Amino acid sequence: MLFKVEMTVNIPASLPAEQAEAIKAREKAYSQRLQREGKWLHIWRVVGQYANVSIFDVADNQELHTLLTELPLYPYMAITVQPLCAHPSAI
Ligand SMILES: O=C(O)CC1=CCC(=O)O1
Repeated sequence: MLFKVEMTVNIPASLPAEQAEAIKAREKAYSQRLQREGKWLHIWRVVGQYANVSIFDVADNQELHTLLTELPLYPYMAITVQPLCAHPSAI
C-alpha cells in the first residue's frame, strides 16, 4: 500500500544542540535503512521549511504506524498521512 506522508519537524530550542544532532544522525540512518529496504520510496524537502514529503510502500496501516512512531524525530514531528491509489490517467 502506498502512502503520502508529510513530516514537519519542530525541535524545541531547549533541546541541547548535541542531543539534537545525535537524534538527526539516528533519523538519517533509520530513513536510509528503510529506503534501502524499499519501504521509503521518496523523500523530498519542502522548499523553505524544515519539512519533507515522502512516499512509503508498506503492507498496511499498522506497518506505516509502526515505522513512523519509531522515527527518532517522531516526538518532534507533526505528521499527516494520505493513502494513495492508482490514478486512471497514469501510464
Ligand atoms: O529532515 C527531515 O525532514 C526529517 C527527516 C526524515 C527522515 C530524515 O532523514 O530526516
